[in-house]
Amino acid sequence: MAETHVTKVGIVGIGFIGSDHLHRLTKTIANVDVTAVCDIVPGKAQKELDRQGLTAHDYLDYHDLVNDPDVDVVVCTANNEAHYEIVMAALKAGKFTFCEKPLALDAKQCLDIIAEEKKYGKRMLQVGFMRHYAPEYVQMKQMIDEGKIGAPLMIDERHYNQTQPEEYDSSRSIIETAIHEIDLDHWLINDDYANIRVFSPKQTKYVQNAKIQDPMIVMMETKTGINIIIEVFVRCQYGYDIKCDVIGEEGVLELPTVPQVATRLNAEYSTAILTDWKARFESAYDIEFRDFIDHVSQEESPVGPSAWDGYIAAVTADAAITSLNDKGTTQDLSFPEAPALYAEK
Ligand SMILES: NC(=O)c1ccc[n+]([C@@H]2O[C@H](COP(=O)([O-])OP(=O)(O)OC[C@H]3O[C@@H](n4cnc5c(N)ncnc54)[C@H](O)[C@@H]3O)[C@@H](O)[C@H]2O)c1
Ligand SMILES: O[C@H]1[C@H](O)[C@@H](O)[C@H](O)[C@@H](O)[C@H]1O
Repeated sequence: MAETHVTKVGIVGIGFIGSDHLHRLTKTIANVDVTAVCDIVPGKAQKELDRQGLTAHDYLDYHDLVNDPDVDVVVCTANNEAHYEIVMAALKAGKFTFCEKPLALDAKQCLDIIAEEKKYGKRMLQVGFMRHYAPEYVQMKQMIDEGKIGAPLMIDERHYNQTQPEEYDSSRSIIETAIHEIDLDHWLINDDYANIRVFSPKQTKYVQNAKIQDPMIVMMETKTGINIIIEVFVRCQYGYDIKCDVIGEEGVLELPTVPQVATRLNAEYSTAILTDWKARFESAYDIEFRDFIDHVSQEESPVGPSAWDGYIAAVTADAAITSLNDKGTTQDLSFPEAPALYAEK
């Protein structure tokens, strides 16, 4: 019998999603050994290893992890600010890399990463835009491609978090929250964005500091004139609520939520609303990592969202931040041709 190849993974940043991916890579995805972890906070990664009953080399400095010969593949789940340096180091070390979204803080950093990746003449990196793997979005895209609802005319979306920490500011609402829809929508409807603007409705009383506009409304128009509205509200209080309606000439596609058991009790009928992304997109993360590992374990380039997707999202997000800071003015968008490396196969 042929020997099974085990892919050795190192994870940098053992916070909320790093812990979740650690569990996924050791318990759900086959033929992976998480050989190393790293967190800048001393003891944090080891504590999580202990909690999950795992052993791995625990590094404090990500340079040591990316250069460890016992690490074939780097997974970056550190905070947004650290993505650029960690991804650049991993690429320089010649490692296949998975980076959580956003790829970097802005378009300029994304271009640097692309330049580094291009040196290999093949894709080395995948960005964690996991909604491309969520079965419900995949089905929506297929139905749009098949012309089920005719030409799409509008998209109506909601991205609500129950709450976010006090330091979460407007820029994070765009580059960390709205970035999911910004990345997803042009893929869903096969169109490019022509412009973006960000409106500032009345602030929620749950905003503790002046650094965030919450809620905000992100409006995009595509080249063919499709209008997209994304309500971003990161302290909605009641739950994690993701909505996506695509309105077409013949009908509407509606994103389903994760089914919850309904309760009939005390003259009330109710169903729970999930409170975070872990449960809402669990299957998407699993499928995403299965696909990523399937490819890189064979020394093949990953085929999921690329550094170019990260760049397109960053250009759009940069313009959204400009609009927000400039009283909601419309910011025109234009995108260069994708380099051959990223051209759709
Ligand atoms: N795809 C998704 O749906 C999804 C969901 C959650 C988070 N994320 C992304 O994942 C990233 C992490 O989010 P989180 O909620 O887990 O944050 P977090 O703050 O809980 O975890 C980040 C961890 O990285 C560590 N860290 C920061 N800089 C580091 C460095 N230079 N070297 C080593 N460790 C470092 C921090 O100490 C922390 O433990 C963010 O970029 C976020 O956008 C994506
Ligand atoms: O607003 C949050 C999103 O709803 C999640 O899906 C994650 O991406 C997280 O990082 C964001 O802070």
